[in-house]
Formats: sequence, structure tokens, C-alpha cells
Amino acid sequence: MLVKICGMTSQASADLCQQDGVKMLGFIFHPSSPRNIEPPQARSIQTSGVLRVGVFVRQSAEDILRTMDKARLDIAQLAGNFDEELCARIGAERVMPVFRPEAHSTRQSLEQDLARYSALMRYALLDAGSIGGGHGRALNFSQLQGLISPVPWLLAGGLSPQNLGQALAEARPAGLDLNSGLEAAPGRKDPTKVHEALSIIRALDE
Ligand SMILES: O=C(O)c1ccccc1N[C@@H]1O[C@H](COP(=O)(O)O)[C@@H](O)[C@H]1O
Repeated sequence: MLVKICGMTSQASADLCQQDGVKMLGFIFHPSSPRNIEPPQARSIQTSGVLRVGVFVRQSAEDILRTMDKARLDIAQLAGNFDEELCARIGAERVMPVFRPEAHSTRQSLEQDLARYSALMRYALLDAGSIGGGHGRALNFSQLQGLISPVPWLLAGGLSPQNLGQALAEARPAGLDLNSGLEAAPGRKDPTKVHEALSIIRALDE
């Protein structure tokens, strides 16, 4: 199971979330987010053995590449409008676009969209809503069961210890992206929720 925990705002939050089984830590570069972080601060946060993911909403390829360099990022999560050219400029191995199941009237249309980006991304992420993120709103998990994706896909949107079991059983993603559902307050991770979520995932992933 590919587990990503997003919204790192300090070394303490990264230390809390860098636990066995966590593969990605996310840093949000979106000024209006309560989880926004500046590139130098993200750079100063030490991580080990995890992929460092930057979350971007409306930045240009140049801005994204500059921030990736400044903050020592491995992957760009494209949570705004993206196209083939943007993905190609960043490089397929470093791209995780956010796809929006609710914007598609059929499952086939979502799968076609995923297929279109097959050579342009390393992972795909599926979230609720139409742009941005961190809204804490979940997708309809059962509608995603058996989804055909050319790359491993992560489920995002309102995941918390309360709904992880249902999400895994119904959507059956390759990975999970946890964010506001593990917070004590916006931008501040709750150690109890983080431990609880990771132990649920470990138990269900055996
Ligand atoms: O969390 C944010 O503030 C945010 C802002 C702008 C773009 C993306 C953001 N977060 C991402 O949204 C999803 C789902 O988050 P949640 O579980 O619903 O809180 C996740 O991928 C975050 O990386």
C-alpha cells in the first residue's frame, strides 16, 4: 500500500508521519491553504526513505520546477488544471496529476482520461471536487472499485481513521492519501489520529 501523508508544516509533523509504511510526505505550495509552506522551510525539513511530494494548484511549469529544486522535491502533485505539456515539462517520473471522478459522467470517461496520461505520469491521484484540495470531502468509494488505471492510483479526499476501512474495502486503490482527516486543527497533525490511521492500514494491508 502506497501511503502518502500530506500537509507537512514543520519538522515535528514530518517526524510524526515518517513511520513504517509511509512512502510519501506532501508539502502544499498554495498560499491560501492553512497548510501552505514556503520552499526554504520545506527544504529545511529532513526526511529519510520517503518521496517528497509538492502539491501545486495553478503554478506554471517554471514555477513548479523552481520550487521542486528549492524544496528538494521528488514528485509534483498537480491539483489544478494540467495538460500533457505541463506533465511533459516536469517529466513523467516526477508527475502525479489529480483526476476528478466527479467531473466525469461515466467511469469509462475517467478511465480514458487516465489512459491519455499513461506515458506522462508516475502515479495518479483521485480526489473529490474540481480543483485544489484539503476540503475533507470523500468520493463515492464503491464507484471506484476495479478502476482501470495505467499507473498505480492513490485515493484522496476526506480520509480519516473513521472511513479508511470502508475506503480500502470498496475502492481498492493502490494507495491512500491522508491529509485533513489526521489533523487536530488545520495545518496541525494529531499524533493519535496519525498512529490510529497507520495501524488500521497496516492491519488491513496484511
Ligand atoms: O490541503 C490543502 O490545503 C490543499 C490545498 C490545495 C491543494 C491541495 C490540498 N490538499 C490535498 O487535497 C487532497 C485531499 O485532502 P483532504 O484529505 O480532503 O484534506 C490531498 O491530496 C491533499 O494533498
